Amino acid sequence: MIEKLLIVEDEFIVANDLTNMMENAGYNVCGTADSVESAKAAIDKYQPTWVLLDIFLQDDSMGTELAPYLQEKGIGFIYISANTNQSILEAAKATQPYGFLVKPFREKDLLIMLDIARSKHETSLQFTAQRELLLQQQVRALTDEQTTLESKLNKIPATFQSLIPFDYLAFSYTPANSNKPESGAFFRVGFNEYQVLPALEAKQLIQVFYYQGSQTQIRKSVDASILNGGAFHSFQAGRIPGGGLLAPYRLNSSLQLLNKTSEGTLQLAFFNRNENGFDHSHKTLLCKNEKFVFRLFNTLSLAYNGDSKTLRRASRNQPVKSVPKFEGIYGNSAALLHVLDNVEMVADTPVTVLILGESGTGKEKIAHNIHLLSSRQDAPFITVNCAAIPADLIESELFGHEKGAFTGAIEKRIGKFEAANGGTIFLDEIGELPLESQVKLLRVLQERQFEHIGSSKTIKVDVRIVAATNRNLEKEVGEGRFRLDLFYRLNVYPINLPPLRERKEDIPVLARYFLSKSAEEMGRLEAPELSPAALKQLSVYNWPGNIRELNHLMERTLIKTRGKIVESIEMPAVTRTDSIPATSTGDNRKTLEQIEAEHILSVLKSCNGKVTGVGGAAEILGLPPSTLTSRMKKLGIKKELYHDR
Ligand SMILES: Nc1ncnc2c1ncn2[C@@H]1O[C@H](COP(=O)(O)OP(=O)(O)OP(=O)(O)O)[C@@H](O)[C@H]1O
Repeated sequence: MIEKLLIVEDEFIVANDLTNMMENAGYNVCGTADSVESAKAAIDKYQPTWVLLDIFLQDDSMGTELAPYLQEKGIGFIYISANTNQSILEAAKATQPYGFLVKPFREKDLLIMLDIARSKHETSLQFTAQRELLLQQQVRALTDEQTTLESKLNKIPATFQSLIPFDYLAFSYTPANSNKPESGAFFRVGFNEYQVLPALEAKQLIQVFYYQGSQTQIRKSVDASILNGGAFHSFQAGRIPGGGLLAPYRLNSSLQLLNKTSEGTLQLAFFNRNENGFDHSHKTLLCKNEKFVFRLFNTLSLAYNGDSKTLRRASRNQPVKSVPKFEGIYGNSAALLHVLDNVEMVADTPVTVLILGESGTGKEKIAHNIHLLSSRQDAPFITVNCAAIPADLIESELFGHEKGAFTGAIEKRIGKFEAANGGTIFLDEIGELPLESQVKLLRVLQERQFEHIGSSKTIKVDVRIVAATNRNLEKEVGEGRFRLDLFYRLNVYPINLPPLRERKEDIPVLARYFLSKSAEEMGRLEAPELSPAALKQLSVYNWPGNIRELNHLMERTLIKTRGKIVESIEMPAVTRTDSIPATSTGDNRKTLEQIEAEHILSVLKSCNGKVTGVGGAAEILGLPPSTLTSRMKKLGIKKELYHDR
């Protein structure tokens, strides 16, 4: 089928060039528009499959304003703009386009992007269908289940979590023959754990976050609205100065639903700690499944007594438990739980996952869990560290070689892709892959086939790909070090792992876990407890080496602690140095890169410039030597800065 494409661009010549380019490539350009209003009219008239969208349009309108309209209609869009202003780029990215091209670009780049956008769109449609089905099945099971009302009620938050990720959910249901709403609220405290909050709290919140407008003004029987980031804060500030009840939950976005039928009125308010917690796909999903959602609350004939449950908090002497369902993952911060929601969602699909995050944040752990939660769990999980293999050996490592294919190939060897057949291949530090190897990898991603070096026989494999990097790949693409087409092939389902300093709530759990793990390894009967002062030390530190650094610090702390309590911790010294190239913010504050550089430098000095091996800086920082050297290079840390001659 020839796909219909609409071009929204206010410069006539550019629109004309784009039209010719796309028509030559076999697309049906159904129209062009130069403003948001004319674009809406064209969308209604032509119902295009794709929209190429400029950001600055006629009449001072912005292409980004069109995004919600397109999302509601399920039309994919790609921004094409000459603007590289960071805040505009960020705002555009937040609208979740299928791609972004900066003018001028090559025709080839646009075609590749559309090709990839198509496969992303298909993936997202599959996800939506999967999520809807899951919701419908869960609602059916809940309404049919012969169990207590309380048990059903407790299952409500988990039922919604897979559809619309939230940290806080409030509901209110008023049967038509009553004017007494039945309300409740749930606050997420663990992966599948929720605290049930008092009905009064839910009632008050619903009153505030009720669909914006009084009940009498609402004509539609189903409606939903989103408040993200700034809009959420100003709405909240106007109605509950200081955040009121919500303040302790540190929420930053909301999605409200109102569903009015002859049987009753249902109001739901979902809240998220993310600034951009909700998008139009969530709203559409909720509205589309409104009957199921309504039925859930209606048939439960709620008799919720509004009691709050006391939170189960891990007491000091309780063994620290990993997050249920996930192997070796500790922590319960909202940021980690959001990551795990994504992992659960994508795990049992064939979709390529790109894990982004600083070194030591747990990327490999997450990749392994994706494998373990997939139907490939019994097949191999093969890790390839793209930074650790010399550039001239990468292809032989990945694809294998025949005997005599090159000097040193004394026997035939299969590569990592073949070894991972049926399972998952984890391409760690993908940002370090040399450009020449990137094109070869692209072919495997597209066709799942390759040849051994020294052979022309094509080998086909069935491998799920998970890649990870601590580099900003978009920047690498911009600077010509990473292929755009490979980036888009890998970036189908990105998962961002936040650094430890942005999820400090995880530190106590992780620290206790590492202490008890090390105690067990060292044959000690009991791990010491962390004093409040020690916990405070851990929480104010910046953790440039993330979880890996915390692990190593806890190992060292255990060795030094004889008693039952760790009173204080010998934290890594962060010394000042003026020799580090400044990437200053322009005021007195240091950038994270400066802090990281200073920290690395101080460790290097403390081990007399030894980078690798026992007692070397890489070991102390808990980083693979290759990662440390690449960080040093990036941060401009030269030998003369840390080595005494
Ligand atoms: N949530 C977690 N709970 C417990 N341990 C964790 C968690 N995340 C990571 N770790 C541990 O922290 C260490 C670093 O994790 P991992 O190797 O997965 O990080 P990474 O981001 O892949 O690092 P790099 O970029 O340097 O390869 C490992 O020992 C891992 O087991």
